[in-house]
Amino acid sequence: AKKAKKPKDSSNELAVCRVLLADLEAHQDAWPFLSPVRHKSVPGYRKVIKKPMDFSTIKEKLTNNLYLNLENFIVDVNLVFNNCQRFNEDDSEIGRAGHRMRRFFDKRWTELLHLK
Ligand SMILES: Cn1cc(C(=O)NCCCNC(=O)c2ccc(F)cc2)ccc1=O
Repeated sequence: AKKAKKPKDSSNELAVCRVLLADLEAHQDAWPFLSPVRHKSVPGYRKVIKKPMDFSTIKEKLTNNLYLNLENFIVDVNLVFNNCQRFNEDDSEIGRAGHRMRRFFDKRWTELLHLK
């Protein structure tokens, strides 16, 4: 007989998103990413970065159930780091913070996923 497909349990995926976001926000290098970049005080930002994203916006989307699964959430978190790499020199305060935060995130979500 055909083996029944195990239903994907997406409920705990959103719980994992909340844990991951809390960890990101608590990180000492999170300060450039906690709120949307103020494009009025950052010349060129709006022209260069087509899809701005930050941790407070991700939190808002999570609260309003706009992430259907962990994958959609990870896409937005990576957007924060890719925007940062695009706009900032690697060897700058914010550029370095972005690299450290991306490394921390990659480590953290793989840890959480291996707990399954
Ligand atoms: C990701 N990104 C951020 C900036 C940027 O200028 N971001 C604001 C820095 C100033 N914000 C703070 O210092 C702060 C914010 C919250 C907090 F709780 C403590 C300190 C510029 C280019 C860019 O690509």
